[in-house]
Amino acid sequence: MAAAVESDLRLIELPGDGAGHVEIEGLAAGYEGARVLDLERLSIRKGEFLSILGPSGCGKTTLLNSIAGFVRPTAGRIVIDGSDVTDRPPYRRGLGMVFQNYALFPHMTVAANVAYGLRVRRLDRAEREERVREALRLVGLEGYAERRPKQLSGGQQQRVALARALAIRPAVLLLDEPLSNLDAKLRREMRVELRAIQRRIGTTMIFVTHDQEEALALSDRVAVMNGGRIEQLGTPDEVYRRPATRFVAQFIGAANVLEGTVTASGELDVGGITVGCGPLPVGVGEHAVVAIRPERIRLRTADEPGSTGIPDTPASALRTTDPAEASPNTAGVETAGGVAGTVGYRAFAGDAWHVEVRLADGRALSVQSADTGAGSADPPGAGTPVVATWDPADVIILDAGPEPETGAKPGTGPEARSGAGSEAKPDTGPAAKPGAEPGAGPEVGAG
Ligand SMILES: Nc1ncnc2c1ncn2[C@@H]1O[C@H](COP(=O)(O)OP(=O)(O)OP(=O)(O)O)[C@@H](O)[C@H]1O
Repeated sequence: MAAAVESDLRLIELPGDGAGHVEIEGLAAGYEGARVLDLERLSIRKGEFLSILGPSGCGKTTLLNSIAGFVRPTAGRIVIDGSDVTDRPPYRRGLGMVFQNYALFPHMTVAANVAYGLRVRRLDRAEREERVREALRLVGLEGYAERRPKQLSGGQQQRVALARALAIRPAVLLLDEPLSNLDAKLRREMRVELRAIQRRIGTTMIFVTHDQEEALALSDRVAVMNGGRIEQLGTPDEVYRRPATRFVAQFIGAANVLEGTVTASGELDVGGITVGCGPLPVGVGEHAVVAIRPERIRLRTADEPGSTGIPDTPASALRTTDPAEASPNTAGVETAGGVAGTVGYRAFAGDAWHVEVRLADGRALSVQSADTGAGSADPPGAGTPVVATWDPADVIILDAGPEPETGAKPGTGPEARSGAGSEAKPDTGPAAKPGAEPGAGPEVGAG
């Protein structure tokens, strides 16, 4: 398919000047009186790939369906390229849509499926055939035009759905978990292809997913949603490296969250351990919350420093509150230059090891150790005494705020959850979305 992307395509003309700019203001939506969406403002640029990322039930689909016109907002406006479309029906918004379950007509050929929206729009036959041919070439399915959907793999069916949506040349394409039904390998391949197509044609894409890896890999920007609101909007790099809230830190990737009190020396006292954090934005004696990514923590065996082959950081991140009294404390047995614990378990994940380090008070640290090749040693096994260290520069300072709805309590173990996971959500099918049957949605509408 990559070759097709590189080829000289004419089908998907770039949208006209300014086409594809979406402005959302003060948007509220809900069901049976219960508000599930509350957005102050969201501006999506022309040609942008924006992912809407969040846990199940946070309102992603409601937001997408509000943009599409399937859900009627209770307040606010949606403006596409300067036109207020809030009260327009789906087929008059000039949008395309791709669903998780492909929503293809099983009795029609691939070509007929792709042409469907063009027929509804009454394009003449020659124009239809030309657009279908080129759309199929764009998604790498030339030669499949006469097949039926059931003669195609899942990935191929999803490409047909994409071709169908693109054939009408929408200024904005909405994608609702379109890769969720594909296996992990195909899903990764399709990601690359989807991004390549998007770059090639310049269509604004709004992509709903609960898979953080997918959002990071695909997007220009990611809107991280929680409880109907956007908690952070930023580039993949920003939301990962500088999460604005505890929720974002724990939902995107994994994070060991530590809460404590700021000491006179400007560090953080976490249950008797002093964590070197760099400058903290709160005063002495005040409460602060910080996060440390598992891949930023290094381990060495307690008795033989450096002997595991696992790289160690400078011994500066952690020390006892009073170095003169390097005695056991409530959080763990302190040693110079790190915090001591015992490996609870280690799990091999192909490119890395996941290690849980249990401290004396039951607190758990999640550590990720990259497998760097044939020469690299495995991390210590369960029951091994270890010392964990990290560089203060790698400590993420989070604003102390309310407990995240889905977050675990800090210091109790599974706070270093990996983020969104990648299981496919149950397939609700297009019938579960009002007006989302094939052909009824915006992808076949007159723009
Ligand atoms: N048709 C409906 N009637 C009543 N409540 C609904 C309806 N659709 C969604 N909800 C509720 O609205 C909230 C947001 O749902 P929405 O489908 O937008 O979430 P989501 O983030 O897309 O979740 P998922 O990832 O599981 O699809 C949820 O609490 C859900 O139960």
